[in-house]
Amino acid sequence: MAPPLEDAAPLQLHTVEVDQPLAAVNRLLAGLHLALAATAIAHRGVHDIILLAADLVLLFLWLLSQAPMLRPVSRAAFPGRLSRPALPAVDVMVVTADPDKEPAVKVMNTVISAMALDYPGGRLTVYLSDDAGSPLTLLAARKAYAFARAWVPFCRKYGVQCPCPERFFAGSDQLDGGGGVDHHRELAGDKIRVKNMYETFKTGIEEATMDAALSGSCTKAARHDHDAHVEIIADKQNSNSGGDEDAMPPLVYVSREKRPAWAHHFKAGALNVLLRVSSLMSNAPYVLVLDCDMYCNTRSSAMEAMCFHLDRRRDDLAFVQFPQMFHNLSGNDIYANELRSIFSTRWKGLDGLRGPILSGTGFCLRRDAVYGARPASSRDPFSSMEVGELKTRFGHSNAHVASLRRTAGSTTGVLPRDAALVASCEYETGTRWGE
Ligand SMILES: O=c1ccn([C@@H]2O[C@H](COP(=O)(O)OP(=O)(O)O[C@H]3O[C@H](CO)[C@@H](O)[C@H](O)[C@H]3O)[C@@H](O)[C@H]2O)c(=O)[nH]1
Ligand SMILES: [Mn+2]
Repeated sequence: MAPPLEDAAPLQLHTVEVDQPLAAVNRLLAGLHLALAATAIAHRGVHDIILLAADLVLLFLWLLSQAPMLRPVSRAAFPGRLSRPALPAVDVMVVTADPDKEPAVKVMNTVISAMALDYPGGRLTVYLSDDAGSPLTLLAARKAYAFARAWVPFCRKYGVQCPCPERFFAGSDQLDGGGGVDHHRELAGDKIRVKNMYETFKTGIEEATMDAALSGSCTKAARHDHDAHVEIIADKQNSNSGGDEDAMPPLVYVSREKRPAWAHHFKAGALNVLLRVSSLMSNAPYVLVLDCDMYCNTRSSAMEAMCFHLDRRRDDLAFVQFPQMFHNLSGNDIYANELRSIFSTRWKGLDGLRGPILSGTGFCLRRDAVYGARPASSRDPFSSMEVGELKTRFGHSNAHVASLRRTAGSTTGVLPRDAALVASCEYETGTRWGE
């Protein structure tokens, strides 16, 4: 007899399967390689002991490199099985550093795609770190927020898959046309309207890029010598306190303080500042990191990451790493820029062992893991620690220390008092931050 519904095991949020055909091919190739290498070494004999030693060392290194080839796995996530009201908050962190090499339209496509993720609006906040402190990037961020006010509802209404507007308008996303002729007509009209808004947004940014006053103020020297600037770009009445599914995710622009005499630690330094600034506002327990030249391929990415993080069968998962894909590569690419051997072969194999390493972008991390909590610690790992000890580890911002003891906060339109403090050059000095 089938068990009553309330006793049934909860539906699995994700599954994992060994990719048997790939494993078989890899094992066959490894066997062949080993046999050929052994034959070659045996054929050469022990005439030259140094050559033999070199061959054996190389063979040993090759053997080590085979581990990720033996058990490649594939994973599937089922975001539809998640309970939306129970989803924890997510902070998306986008980092940019150079307004010349990283064009504002591309950076803003990353920002807008993060804002359009399929996630309850009240539990998603997007942070943009601008290491150059460029007025152009700040202006572009404000324009991106204004465009997102049309783009995000459009994506939600028609179930858009690709959240990146540039690729959406260039691609063939299947939209939910609904049943009726009227709905189809409405969709077609809305698509043209939003596309026109996107073109206007792009033209606006391109014109700003030409504006000598804007780009002229961001000299090479100024990029390495500027105050911290944090700005919350959000609707006035829109407070991100968790309840509202349809709310627009706020966008927070962060340019940390930079001085020539202080090491800024590049992207890692920028992410450290974003962790602290976000802790004063949304303080989401999960953090999704994107380089400014990346975007999520599907709007369900954050939900898919949650299928792994919310799996109660394990409590030692620190991060979910998404593979990278590259568009617009030359058809004659001879340098393997697609990185297929890494993401399609080796990382699937590492996943079958103990999991791939962090690639630096496209990962969803547990905030307390990066703060140094033990894997199986309680949901509130810092509650038993003295305030003095917390300050030694995390610095002297009371608001940041308080954030360690509560899981999520809220983003109002008001800038927290410590925002500039935690984004300052010397904040980590004398602390054990990062140990
Ligand atoms: O001082 C800095 C330097 C870089 N960045 C940002 O960090 C990201 C990565 O920098 P990038 O120069 O694009 O590095 P890549 O050569 O692309 O190498 C990357 O390769 C991986 C992805 O392909 C990333 O995840 C790694 O972190 C990174 O080193 C970009 O968004 C930059 O804007 C900063 O915020 N501050
Ligand atoms: Mn890059």
